[in-house]
Amino acid sequence: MPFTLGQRWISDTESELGLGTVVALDTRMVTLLFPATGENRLYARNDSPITRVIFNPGDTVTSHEGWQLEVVEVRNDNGLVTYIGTRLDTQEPVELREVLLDSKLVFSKPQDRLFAGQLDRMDRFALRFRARRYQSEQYRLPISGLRGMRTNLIPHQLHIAHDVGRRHAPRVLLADEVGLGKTIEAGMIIHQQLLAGRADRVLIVVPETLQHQWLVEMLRRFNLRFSLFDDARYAEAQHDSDNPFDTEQLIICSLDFVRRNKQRLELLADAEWDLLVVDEAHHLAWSEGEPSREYQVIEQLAEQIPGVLLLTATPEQLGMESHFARLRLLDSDRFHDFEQFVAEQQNYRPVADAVATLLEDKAISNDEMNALSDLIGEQDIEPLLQTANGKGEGKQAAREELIRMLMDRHGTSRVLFRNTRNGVKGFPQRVLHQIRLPLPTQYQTAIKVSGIMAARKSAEERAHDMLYPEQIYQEFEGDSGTWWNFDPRVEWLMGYLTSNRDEKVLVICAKAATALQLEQVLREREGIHAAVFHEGLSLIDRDRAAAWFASEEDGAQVLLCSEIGSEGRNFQFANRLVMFDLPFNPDLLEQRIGRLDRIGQARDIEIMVPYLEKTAQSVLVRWYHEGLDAFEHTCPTGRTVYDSVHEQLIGYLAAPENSEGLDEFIQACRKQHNALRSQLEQGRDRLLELNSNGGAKAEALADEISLQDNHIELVNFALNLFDIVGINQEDRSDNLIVLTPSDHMLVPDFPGLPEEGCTITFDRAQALSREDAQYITWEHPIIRNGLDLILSGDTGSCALSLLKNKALPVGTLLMELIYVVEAQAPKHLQLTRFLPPTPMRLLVDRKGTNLADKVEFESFNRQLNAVNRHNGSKLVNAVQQDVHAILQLAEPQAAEAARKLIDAARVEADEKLSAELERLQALKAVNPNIREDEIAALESNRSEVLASLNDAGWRLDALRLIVVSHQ
Ligand SMILES: Nc1ncnc2c1ncn2[C@@H]1O[C@H](COP(=O)(O)OP(=O)(O)OP(=O)(O)O)[C@@H](O)[C@H]1O
Repeated sequence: MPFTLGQRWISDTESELGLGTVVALDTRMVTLLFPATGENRLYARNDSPITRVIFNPGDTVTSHEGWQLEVVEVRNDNGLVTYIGTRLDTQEPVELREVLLDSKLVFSKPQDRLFAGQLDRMDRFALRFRARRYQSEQYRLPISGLRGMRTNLIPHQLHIAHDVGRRHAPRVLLADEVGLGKTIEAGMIIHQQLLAGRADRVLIVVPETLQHQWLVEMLRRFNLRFSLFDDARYAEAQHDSDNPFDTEQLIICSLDFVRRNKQRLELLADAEWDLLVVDEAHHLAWSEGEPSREYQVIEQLAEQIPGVLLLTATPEQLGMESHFARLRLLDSDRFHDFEQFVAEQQNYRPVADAVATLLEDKAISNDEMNALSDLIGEQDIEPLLQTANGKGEGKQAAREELIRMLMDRHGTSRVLFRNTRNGVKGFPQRVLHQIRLPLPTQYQTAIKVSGIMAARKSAEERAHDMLYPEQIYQEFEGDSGTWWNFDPRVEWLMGYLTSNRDEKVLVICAKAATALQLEQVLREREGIHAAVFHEGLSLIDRDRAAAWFASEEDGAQVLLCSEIGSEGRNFQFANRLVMFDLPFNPDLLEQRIGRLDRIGQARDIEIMVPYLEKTAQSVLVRWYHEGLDAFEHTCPTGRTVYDSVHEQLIGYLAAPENSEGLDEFIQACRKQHNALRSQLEQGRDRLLELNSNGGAKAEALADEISLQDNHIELVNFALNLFDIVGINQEDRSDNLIVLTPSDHMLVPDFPGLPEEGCTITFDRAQALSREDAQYITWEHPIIRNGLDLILSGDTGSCALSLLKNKALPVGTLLMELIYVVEAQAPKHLQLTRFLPPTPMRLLVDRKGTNLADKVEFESFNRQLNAVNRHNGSKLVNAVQQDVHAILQLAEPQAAEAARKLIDAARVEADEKLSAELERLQALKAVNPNIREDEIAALESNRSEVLASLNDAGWRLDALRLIVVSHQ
């Protein structure tokens, strides 16, 4: 090789050294100094793994002083090169001797890397192309964001998540019945919003007792790492930022934490969240002129934060007004008049009837057509009706379109989702066991005396007292009173527990004191160890108690819970519930049963109610069971009946010994319950149900996602990726693989892979049963980080292969060129919906003919052989001119293909976004649920998207030079 002092060369094997300079020569050896790292290397003059670096006209080079020069001419003086051209910063003509080139040179363009001899292994080139292809496919899939969670594919949940997760700043109330998976739905919505870039900052506000459960669910089911903010964490974060909430993107905190401190609330409201999630939103009480503090703080946040999800299974627990007020938090334009809201609720029947007609596979009568036209008044639906009534292909689609129009235009369907067990199916039975027990004389006396003493108390106060005779007794007896010694419920409970030793039993009572006293009695008298769970315990102790109860080995047989303590918790591994007393409110009763009656419950639920005769509890048990059927079925009418018979009910509870008219009262309640229920079933609930569970479409969605599970292309890709990143893989039985970092990792810390390694599976069922295994999908951080790692760097961007094919002359050259068409735009525009970075593959010969359509990538790749780097560099040098020529011939072809792609994306974006906008504007005329800001956002989104697509461009992302040989 002709070496001259001052020439620039690069090492083929250690490209990280940067650009080297020839600093010494003798007859056999040459010394290169690499100024960027200060290292010297000695090479043999003939046959060393180094490549001469000479740039070409059109390239931009950087001087050691940092300024850049666009090369116009290259002059060679006795083996030393000078670059002549224009300085980019000053536009002055300049000359730059190669010795003065910046030594930190990185070759990022694939063609530069090729000429610098930086050849990648063939499998890396293939991985890069596949990564590009998969990434662009993933962006286009409508189910993106819904595949990666470790959950069963339950259609009604997927339907809600799919609908809400894709909205701009969704503001909805998720009100599925207890235990149907609202937390999971919220998680899926958050996941989609984050993945699509619609949200970056998410705040979750929950009751203190549920903080850890949420933290764990978000991590184990969605790989979302939230930070829990309590007083201590807040104080710590104050050191790091003026606004401590700016220190994390995903935060969980308790409602109490938010409520307690005004200044903190201000900071929280200022922290620019995209999405607020409030669990157990029935705690937000509101009444005219007297909103609760809890309601006010959430209102303050909801005014600032664009997206809001409220979750509650019992939206009417605190009455219709509070329910209305929560809807108003979501959309104050729509929900401004309570009276009107109540009236509307009663008028959903015609809408529900119309939807039901469309769902049935029968002809639509003239009357029904007229009714439909009235309901969708502002738009000509005649053609749709004709198709819906015909026999042709579009019939089903037309019916679905009409249903969508109805749902969109009427009711609360865009803001409120509620699935019920009736609609979801597959839930076990609930069976009530009433255990009637005699009222002990001690209680009789205490109740009598208290009746005399409480003459001045209101009936309501007396009724509340009467619910808990043990407390009345205890008050009279003071600390020496030991009600548990004679209360027959205690004796019964001990008998029940000892005769069901192998069963986990959840015992709920209203007061923490009762739970604590029962714990002591069970332990001391029968040696039964029970975990206790109540609001007086620290959070850690509560979680510990729940974990002890859940543990299969050595776990507690019993969990003794107070009312509020168990809200939102998951105890579906148990199927026996003892209600030591009954709550005063039908929704609280539902919350209690909901601890066991949840997704995942495999057995029928045994509800045991031991009660004392002639007490308020004996009245309540009849009222709930005979009047409302609230034990064995969920009771949607509970709150309304309760509000209308409140006075009478209080009367019976306050004086349980007086049962005159009780039978008739209970019968009247049952009548009211039946009438209301059928009204709801035909009207509001049916409409909500139809909207919320998604029907056949939701099932199709679940099927589509499950087809992607265990996707063979994903498995192959992932294993290849791990190989190339340098992650050790060890197969275990049962579809499990153990990954550990190796000593030769592509990057020292691969994001998502713990230092000690991790176990993974591609199998959803396995992931659900083995919580310790990571569930790998296209959406898992390991895969997403892996794609980013490959595509954001040079890995695989330049390769050389041999094609052994005697049918072609030796030395035939082909170039496989991977261009990427892409648009730069802020993430929130979600341009990737229309134009994700899209690879275009060209396979070009010397004449410029593109053979890509005839020669498919994978089969071609299998025919190719590797070349070692050193020989490769020599080969590249020999054909440099040809390579330049082929690139020039390919360029206009790539440009034309890219333009076509961009034009198609622009047309698609314009059509879709204009249609969305028109639909929303049409809806606004009839359905005040549509908010003005939603329309404004869509409008500006459309114009920004189109502008960004206009600026889209393309570039060469990777190339492979292919040389034909016969050996
Ligand atoms: N798709 C699913 N796959 C697996 N488990 C699920 C799924 N959906 C829900 N679950 C489980 O069912 C239980 C109930 O779900 P979740 O806590 O989300 O219900 P919820 O509606 O929020 O209940 P509550 O009204 O009590 O707050 C939880 O244990 C949850 O992990």
